[in-house]
Amino acid sequence: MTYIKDLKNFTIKGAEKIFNNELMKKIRRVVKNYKLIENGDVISVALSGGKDSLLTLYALKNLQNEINFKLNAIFIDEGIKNYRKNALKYLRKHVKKLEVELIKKSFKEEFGFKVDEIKDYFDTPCIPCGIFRRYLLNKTAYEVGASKLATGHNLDDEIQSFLMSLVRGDTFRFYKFGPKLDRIHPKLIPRIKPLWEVSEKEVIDWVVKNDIEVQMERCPYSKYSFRFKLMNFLNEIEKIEPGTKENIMKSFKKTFLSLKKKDVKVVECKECFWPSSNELCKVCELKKYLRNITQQF
Ligand SMILES: Nc1ncnc2c1ncn2[C@@H]1O[C@H](COP(=O)(O)OP(=O)(O)OP(=O)(O)O)[C@@H](O)[C@H]1O
Repeated sequence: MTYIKDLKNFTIKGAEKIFNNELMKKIRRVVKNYKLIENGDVISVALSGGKDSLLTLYALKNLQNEINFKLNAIFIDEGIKNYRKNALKYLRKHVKKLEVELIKKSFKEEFGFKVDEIKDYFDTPCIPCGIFRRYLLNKTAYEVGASKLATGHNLDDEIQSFLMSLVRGDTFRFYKFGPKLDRIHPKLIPRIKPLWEVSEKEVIDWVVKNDIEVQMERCPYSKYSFRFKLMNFLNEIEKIEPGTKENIMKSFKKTFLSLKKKDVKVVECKECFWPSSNELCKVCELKKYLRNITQQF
């Protein structure tokens, strides 16, 4: 009996190892092919507490054996009840184990409100949440001297974003796709996506096979987003026509990714002086809107 049990454990352990090696190979390939990380870089990982950004952190820690770069992690608490606080519980253990510095920021401290407090003034909470979070991630990465900001966006996320822009006719956004966004302003930290070719399913497999303790529940507001509907739609199609997601990505790579990036106009916001595509950035625009409507903030 003991022998069979040992053999079973051995097989599972062996399978895990093969899976982890293949996954790392995939991530390494994207990092190398698209020159996401180079010697001397300082990389901040945008660590949400979810599985994707956690895998990103583990993978980059591993890559430090091959490339000479510094690593830290930035966590933003948007102020969503019972959500990010739970995530932080898990994260603390992981960053301690990996010996990575964790920089914590919150909407409340930075902007004076939680998402929960302002959500009713918008069509969906995801609008202010995304705009303020992206701003704070970039600002924090800049302040800690990061040369790049790594996010946990995976293959599924990228396909969803691509289709969202396509459906909305928002072709201007196409320049934002791809595994790396170049520096287009000194205060805009280039973003990289090491999981660009890793599917959502592979990330879930990584969590399960390695017994990773991580927050698996989705944001309670995500069900209101267009992305969520598109995700379910794509998953349904994938069930009927396996390989659909891979094919969308292939088409995307062959067409849009090879297009010459359009010159994007970036100026400094007249109020906060952070990069913006308009005279007034989205963050200042929303703050103004909130001030007018609530007489606060
Ligand atoms: N609160 C946050 N703090 C730091 N980074 C964040 C935060 N929310 C999102 N991000 C970054 O943006 C990426 C995409 O955001 P998304 O909303 O899909 O993440 P998530 O589903 O909460 O978690 P994950 O993608 O890590 O599983 C994340 O992988 C992460 O890198």
